[in-house]
Amino acid sequence: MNILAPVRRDRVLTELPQYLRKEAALHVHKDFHPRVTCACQEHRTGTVGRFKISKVIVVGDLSVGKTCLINRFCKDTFDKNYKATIGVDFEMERFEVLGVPFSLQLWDTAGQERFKCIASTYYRGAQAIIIVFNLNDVASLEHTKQWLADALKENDPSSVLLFLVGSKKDLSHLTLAFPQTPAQYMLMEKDALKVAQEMKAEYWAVSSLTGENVREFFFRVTALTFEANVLAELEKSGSRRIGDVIRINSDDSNLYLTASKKKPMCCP
Ligand SMILES: Nc1nc2c(ncn2[C@@H]2O[C@H](COP(=O)(O)OP(=O)(O)OP(=O)(O)O)[C@@H](O)[C@H]2O)c(=O)[nH]1
Ligand SMILES: [Mg+2]
Repeated sequence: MNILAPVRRDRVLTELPQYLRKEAALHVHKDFHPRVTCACQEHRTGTVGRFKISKVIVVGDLSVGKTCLINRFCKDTFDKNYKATIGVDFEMERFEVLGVPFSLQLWDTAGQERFKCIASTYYRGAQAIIIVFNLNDVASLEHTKQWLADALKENDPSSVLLFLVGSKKDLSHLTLAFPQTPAQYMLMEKDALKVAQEMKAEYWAVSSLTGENVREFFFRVTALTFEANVLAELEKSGSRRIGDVIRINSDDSNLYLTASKKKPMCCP
């Protein structure tokens, strides 16, 4: 008996959502890896789609907007009052990707120093790490490297997907109330793109207040995590061939190359 309610219609992904900035994308392919598409069509996704839940951790300085980001996506709410996260919190989100059920566990961690030690005990086993900084606070961008280093101590750097997210994009528009000029914003974004490239992370800029890019960003996280999981499953089950590429956060100009030379419609 299936006790789970059907996946919400707005959580169904039939195509690969695209990156925000080409120069800081995990990969720039238009479609899912052909082997992934094929495995989904043939219901050969192994544990993905059955009981597997992928863990995503969200880290970054206090008050950069981690909780608001998760709440905007999961609950479509926004709270203008700051309530510090104590330790950790998590939300479950269920998706359907290429017809396959896929669940993400989004771990919202505390940025405050005094709770960091509790929060870091939950870093282990992440498939994706989202490092958030405030687009209007250069110090929070500088601190992202330390957040990443701490998160990677508990995870396998070669397989985890990284996302660098600039928050509070709405504050960077030029109005009387806002602190940044467009030139300052562009400078900040330039620095952030550089940091993202150094980390081999995909860069996003979002606003949880307006909702700008929030859904697009989480769909991209979901899709890339799903894709990496299915490729790993195929690898594990031995159905992949030597020469296929599975690391999608590496220098991947040849990604999909081997696959595209194979039969276009389906895999062996
Ligand atoms: N204008 C604007 N304010 C935001 C945005 N996102 C968050 N905020 C505000 O920033 C403050 C902190 O947001 P939180 O989401 O609680 O920050 P956090 O990163 O979870 O903080 P910790 O839990 O202490 O680590 C709150 O007052 C939010 O209303 C945004 O996109 N735009
Ligand atoms: Mg929080």
